[in-house]
Amino acid sequence: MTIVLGAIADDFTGATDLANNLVRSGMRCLQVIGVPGTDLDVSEVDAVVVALKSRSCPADEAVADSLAALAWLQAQGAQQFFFKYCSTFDSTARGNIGPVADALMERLGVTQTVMVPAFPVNGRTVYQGHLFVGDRLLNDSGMQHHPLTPMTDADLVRVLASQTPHPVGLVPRPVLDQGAETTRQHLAALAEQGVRHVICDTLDEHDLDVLAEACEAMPLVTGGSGLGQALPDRYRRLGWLDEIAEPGRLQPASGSALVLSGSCSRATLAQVAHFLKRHPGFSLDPLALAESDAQLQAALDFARDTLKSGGPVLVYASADPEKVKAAQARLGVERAGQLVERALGQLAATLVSEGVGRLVVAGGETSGAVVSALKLNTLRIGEQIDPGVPWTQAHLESREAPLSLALKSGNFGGVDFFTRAFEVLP
Ligand SMILES: Nc1ncnc2c1ncn2[C@@H]1O[C@H](COP(=O)(O)OP(=O)(O)OP(=O)(O)O)[C@@H](O)[C@H]1O
Ligand SMILES: O=C(O)[C@@H](O)C(=O)CO
Repeated sequence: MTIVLGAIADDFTGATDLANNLVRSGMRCLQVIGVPGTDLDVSEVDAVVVALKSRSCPADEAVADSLAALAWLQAQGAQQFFFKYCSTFDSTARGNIGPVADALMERLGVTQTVMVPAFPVNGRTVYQGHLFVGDRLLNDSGMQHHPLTPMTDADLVRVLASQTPHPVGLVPRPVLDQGAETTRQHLAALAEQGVRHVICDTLDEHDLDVLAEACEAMPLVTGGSGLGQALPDRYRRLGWLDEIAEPGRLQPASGSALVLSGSCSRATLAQVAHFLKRHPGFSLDPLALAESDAQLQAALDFARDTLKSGGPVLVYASADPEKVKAAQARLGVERAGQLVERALGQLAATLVSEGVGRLVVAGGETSGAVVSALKLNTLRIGEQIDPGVPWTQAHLESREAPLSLALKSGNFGGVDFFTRAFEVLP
């Protein structure tokens, strides 16, 4: 058995988001953490999403990790490859979207790919190459304050052009409006001009369907999880998939309930405030973490004590842009982030070993740190809590029952996400 789709995601919440949409569109999908060994059995799945932590690391590391993931997915016989990045096109000054896309294209020997970050159900749309979050341009959406990948330009053609030596083109909405064949012709005309990367306007699900059809023959597609919603139907029409798979059911959850948040996005800040009105929480400060381990120990004591009642309890470093900037000015951007990620990872490892069995993590980098600290290998996808965020389950050597885990992208989820997540968990 070979897989149909092999995906490489540049962070862990993004990987879960894509896997969730593939499952909800009827594919059997497994999420793996990092590049797996040769012994992983994928005979029961149609798609594998390899979760990397390659969004904000140096570009050459991101390229090396992505190529390793590609080689593994090629060995599983994938018929199409998907490079998943954020629906808000999160990039550092050097990439990593451009360098990784270039490297994957070169390795696959392809001369063109599409760039489809939109996720309309979560308000991410693209028009005239400009990315909107709800009714705001990207650079006015809160993403301009992101601690690691501040997005200060909504013009994706311009953003991508600064990350690749190759020309960047656009599929504008009027072309999409005329259907998949016209879109394919437009892409072919751009290819003749040497345009390798094509940013695609997308306003709604219908546009995603047109794009999925227009790029069905492309070995590599790139984008957000919205495109993942549309691809499985194409695969069924092409005869690559036989049927609509029912999403698998997770085992009943057990253990106490913990939320760890390192996301400083607007949505997360509102979710933290909402949670704290109802349940206990402990705030971490990178400046204190830099001084000694005293605050980490205090957080651990607090969590242990409050978890006696089963939780939920929240430990968070989430802070408003002024506080984040102040910490970064003192510690440097990288160190501030690392201190928080290390602390939340250590808390997760300790508290899960002591009985936490239901864990929500907010933030992609944060999720990467927590999942790595827990040494998880694979995640099974379960019930969706909010668009883009499902419950997942993972097996740990130290626990008989599986760990129920939700990895929430920074800007996803309703204001009551941290409390409702536990209510919808079977
Ligand atoms: N108070 C703080 N000061 C400085 N940095 C912080 C603070 N709190 C969290 N961070 C760092 O900010 C970064 C937030 O990134 P993360 O990817 O976890 O969240 P996000 O970007 O909102 O989520 P996503 O990538 O899913 O959209 C992390 O590296 C985290 O350690
Ligand atoms: O696409 C998104 O917005 C999310 O899946 C994500 O990548 C957040 O890190």
